Parts: sequence; C-alpha cells; structure tokens
Amino acid sequence: MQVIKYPSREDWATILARPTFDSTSLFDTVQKVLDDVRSHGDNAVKKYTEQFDKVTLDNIEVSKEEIAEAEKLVSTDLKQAIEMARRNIWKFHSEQQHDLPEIQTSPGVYCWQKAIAIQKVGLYVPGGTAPLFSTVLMLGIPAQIAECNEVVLCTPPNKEGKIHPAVLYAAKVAGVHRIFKIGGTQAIAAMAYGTESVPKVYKIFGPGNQYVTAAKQLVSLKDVAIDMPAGPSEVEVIIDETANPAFVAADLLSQAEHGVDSQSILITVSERQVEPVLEQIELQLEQLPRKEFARKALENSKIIVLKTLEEAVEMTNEYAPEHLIISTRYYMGVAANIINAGSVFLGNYTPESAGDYASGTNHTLPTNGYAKAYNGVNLDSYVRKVTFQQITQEGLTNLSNAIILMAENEELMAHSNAVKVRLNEEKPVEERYSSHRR
Ligand SMILES: NC(=O)c1ccc[n+]([C@@H]2O[C@H](COP(=O)([O-])OP(=O)(O)OC[C@H]3O[C@@H](n4cnc5c(N)ncnc54)[C@H](O)[C@@H]3O)[C@@H](O)[C@H]2O)c1
Ligand SMILES: N[C@H](CO)Cc1c[nH]c[nH+]1
Ligand SMILES: [Zn+2]
Repeated sequence: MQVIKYPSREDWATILARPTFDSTSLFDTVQKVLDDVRSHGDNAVKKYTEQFDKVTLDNIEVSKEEIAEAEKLVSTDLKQAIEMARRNIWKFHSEQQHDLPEIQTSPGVYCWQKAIAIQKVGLYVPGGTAPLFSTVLMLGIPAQIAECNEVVLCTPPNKEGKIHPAVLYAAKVAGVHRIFKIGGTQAIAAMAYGTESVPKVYKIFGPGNQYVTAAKQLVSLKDVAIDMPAGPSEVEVIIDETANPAFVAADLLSQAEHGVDSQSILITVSERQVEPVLEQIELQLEQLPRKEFARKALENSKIIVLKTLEEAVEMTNEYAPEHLIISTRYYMGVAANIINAGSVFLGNYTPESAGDYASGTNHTLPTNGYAKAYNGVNLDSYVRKVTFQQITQEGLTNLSNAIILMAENEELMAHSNAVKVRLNEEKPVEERYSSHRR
C-alpha cells in the first residue's frame, strides 16, 4: 500500500483516482454482447455463457428440483444466520414505508402520492469469484416488502452449470420468483430486452464487475431503469491515535479481498499509526485464502497522512467512498460533516462487514464516486410515488386566473381552454351531494 504524507491539495485528485481500465474497449465489447442478446435471445445468452463462464447449458432456468436440492445442502447454522440477517434487513427496510399525506394545497385542491411497487424487477447477483448470497437478501427482501409482482434473478453458473446452494436458498427466503443461470453482460441484456426464457423487466438492480456495471449503464440509456452504478467494492477508513491497528487492517482487507479492482483508502491524522497498520495488514493478509485478490487490490490502495480531521473530512467528501468507517475519538463530530458517502460505519465496533451481512442496512451501494449523486438500494428503489389530484369546481375557480395567465404566456391556448370550458358550469352533481373523499 502506498503511503502518502501530507499531500498538497493540488495532488488530491490524482491520489484519489480509482483503479482504471480501458473503458473505451470495455463499452464496445459490452455493447456487442447487448445487441447480440437483443437480436438472438436465448441462443446468444448460451453462446456467451459458453464463452465467459465455460459451461454449456440446455436449460438456463433453475428448476424447482434444483432449489429443493439446494435447501438440503445448506447447513442449519447457515440457515439460522441467514434468518437473522433476513429479519434485520426486513426490519430496517420496512420502516422505510411512510404514510403519504393528502395535502390541500389551496381550498378545494387535493393532492397526494401513492407508493406503487415496480411490477417487474430484475436482480443481478455477482458470482464470478464468490457466491454472494448476502446480495440476494439485500436485493430480494426490499422487493418482497414493496410487493413487486415479478422478481427475477440472474447469477452466473459455475463450470458444472450449477448455482451455489446458498444463493438458491437465499432466493427462496427472499421470495424471488424465477432464477436464471446467467452472468455478466448477457444477464443484464436478457433482463433488459427479454428472451424466450427470461422475462423483460422494468428495472435492474444489483452490483457486479466492470462488465456488469457498464452493461447496466448502457441499457439504462434507452431501455430500462437501473438502481445505480455499483461496481468494484471500496472502503475508506478515517482514524486518529485512538484506533486499533488490527481492526483498521482487517477493515481495509475486508474490501480488498472482493476483487483485484477493489480499493481501500486509509486516512490517518496520526502518523504514528502508519507502521502498526502496515504490519497488521501483512500479518492478516497471509492468513487469507483470497490473499492474491487482496494483494493486487492493495496495489491500488493508499494510506494518506493528513494534519487535521477537517482535511480528512474534506478529502472524504471529494472521494465519496462506497463505505466509510470513522474510528476516531469523536467520531460523531466527524460524521456530522460527511456529505458524500454510500454507507457510514461509526466507532471501533462497527466493522463494514456488519453492513455487508446482518445489521439490516443495504450493501448495494454506489461506487466510483457516484455516492456524490446516488444513494444505495432502499425500499424507495422498488416503488414509484404516483401523484394523484382532485380539484373541486371552487378549487379550480380559485386557480383559474393563474393557470390561464401562465398558459397564455407560454402561448399554449389549449391548456388555457381546458380550464375555461369548466368555468361557469352548473355545479357538478357529485359536488352537490358529496364532500371530498379519496
Ligand atoms: N457495489 C456494491 O454494492 C457491490 C456489492 C457486492 C459486490 N460488488 C462487486 O461486484 C463484483 C463481482 O465481480 P465478479 O467478477 O466476481 O462477478 P460478476 O458476477 O459481476 O461477473 C462475472 C461475469 O463477468 C463476465 N465476464 C468475465 N470475464 C469477462 C470478459 N473477459 N468479457 C466479458 N465478460 C466477462 C462473465 O459473464 C461472468 O459471468 C466485485 O468487483 C465486487 O467488488 C459490489
Ligand atoms: N462489500 C460488498 C459491497 O461492496 C458486499 C458484500 C457481499 N458480501 C460481502 N460483501
Ligand atoms: Zn464486502
């Protein structure tokens, strides 16, 4: 991990750059796969599954028998852990439902909103190098709470053409309706355009590698909504002299192990913490089965020494990390000034892995600086708030001058007429006999 001490402000942007790859050829490659699946459906999906996942599939949909079999293969302990996570995720997300009041904006003018679930949603669960069954819960449970009608899930098959049992079990627990053995760009294309087997959806959710993220961005230009760009994982940790180096190292490694393009950033206002943290990283890294991924990701990672916590906050807001851990004496004071981050973890006993699995918050979060403009997945991601209004004859009379004047100044006479034709009419029957009712 590169150590940078007291950098000058002009260098911040360079220091905070994310790992790069050639995105021109990436977008071209991804677009070709999207177009092919759009034109040739299941045949193209199977072709790319052979090419990228190295498996030939006759049937791309997971059968009921496979789901039943998977349930037997998941241990009781793991089922209990999944249940605990499910309960907390359910609790946190179901509290995000709010009553939407009816507002009388002026006499006789009633406006309100109704939250209505997006009817068809597609969930992408990454599976290139790790079976992320926790992501199934993060994406499926809010869809279940929102009552989406059709929930389909795509995830890459392994070389035997199978899906990890825990992914299938979690999908059952989260009420997913149909599961397909498709990964990468071909999965995003199948859900965006529909194929003979895969239904077309209205919105696609979920994280993934650079191919998945690029595919989501391309299909969202014209064809389907997406949650957000949620690419390679990242974490930033802010510490002072009170932080425990072993905890800090573990947190940095926890995101580095996701993949070679992950990034971990440590900002310390105590120079004395640098060596102990580096020692802990070396020590802990050796024990990790995924140490090769983590080691590569650490090449993209930095330890930055700054003078003050004010600077640390400023740098963080510029970087906009997916995850931010604050391990300083007065962490609440530091947190109060954070404006750009996906999910914030406070104090020495709040590791980022708690949010990845079981505290109840969602782990599908914006990466690559998108936290400046997007939030992570939440219940609102699965609903649209449709507005309704009802205006009485008196209400319309009160608004009429303003509407007519504004419409005529925009030179839109038909808009103005739609009000004028209603004025001076006899009071409508329903208003004579009933009061306003929703
Ligand atoms: N931001 C978040 O909320 C969040 C959450 C979980 C995971 N993640 C990230 O998701 C990513 C998961 O990546 P992954 O690779 O393990 O799984 P993945 O499922 O995203 O990607 C695997 C698929 O990539 C495609 N692919 C692989 N090589 C290709 C190539 N050369 N050309 C075209 N397509 C190719 C294949 O079709 C394969 O099925 C990690 O980077 C992890 O950090 C992010
Ligand atoms: N940290 C990932 C989001 O960036 C989510 C995850 C799933 N499993 C473990 N971690
Ligand atoms: Zn993680």
